[in-house]
Amino acid sequence: MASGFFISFEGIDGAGKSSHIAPLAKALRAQGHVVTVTREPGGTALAEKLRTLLLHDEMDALTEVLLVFAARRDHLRCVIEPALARGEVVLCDRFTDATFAYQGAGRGFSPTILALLEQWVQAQPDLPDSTIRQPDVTLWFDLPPAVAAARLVDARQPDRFEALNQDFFARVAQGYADRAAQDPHRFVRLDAAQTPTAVWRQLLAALVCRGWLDEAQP
Ligand SMILES: Nc1ncnc2c1ncn2[C@@H]1O[C@H](COP(=O)(O)OP(=O)(O)O)[C@@H](O)[C@H]1O
Ligand SMILES: Cc1cn([C@H]2C[C@H](O)[C@@H](COP(=O)(O)OP(=O)(O)O)O2)c(=O)[nH]c1=O
Repeated sequence: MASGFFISFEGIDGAGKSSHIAPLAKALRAQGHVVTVTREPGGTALAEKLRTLLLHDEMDALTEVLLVFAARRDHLRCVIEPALARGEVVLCDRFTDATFAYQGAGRGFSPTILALLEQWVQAQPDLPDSTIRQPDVTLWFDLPPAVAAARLVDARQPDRFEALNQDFFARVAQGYADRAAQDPHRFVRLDAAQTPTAVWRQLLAALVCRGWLDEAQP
């Protein structure tokens, strides 16, 4: 059985993450991997309830942070860790980098407290001392906020985050850039301003060079 790996998809709203998850799952399955596709906030019955609250109910930044990490804890315990233990590939639409970008950089919430919660919630007794569960690779769809906003105009009804202004998304984009600079081996920056086909090629190249996919792809 192939050993499991964990890939997260990150970027501001409208960067093109969701459009690439199903095609990547299909490509991986075609090459024999068992794939779990999931998302944050969400991924379990409890975490999906918290997602609905987070996306639609007004609350302060601390409440938002606590709900996001509560959802993550349940998701890790019930879905992500069991799938990795079975040797599956986990594709997750957002993970903790989104919390540093949205609640940290976007809302101005303390990165020190976020880092503490990250250590606490993602602690892994099975991993070596002080190692926490993180994605093996984070595909970062990097796109200027103005381009993302233009893409979303006709695409869907905005949720509580998508309705925020360009200044907020400029801070979130910077938050992702800072997080990527802190962990350059985990982050793969994709130029998400390119055509969908060109973005897909960048994404495939990142997996092929890690030996997770064979070269031959449609
Ligand atoms: N490379 C691209 N160029 C132009 N439009 C795109 C591209 N990637 C995605 N889109 C469109 O932009 C919108 C947002 O894409 P989506 O995948 O839902 O983004 P996200 O999941 O990051 O919010 C959708 O209408 C999608 O069809
Ligand atoms: C995971 C996570 C998401 N979010 C926000 C970012 C998004 O605006 C929203 C939902 O993410 P997403 O699933 O990308 O929304 P959609 O399906 O509409 O594309 O939640 C946070 O603020 N913090 C987090 O930790």
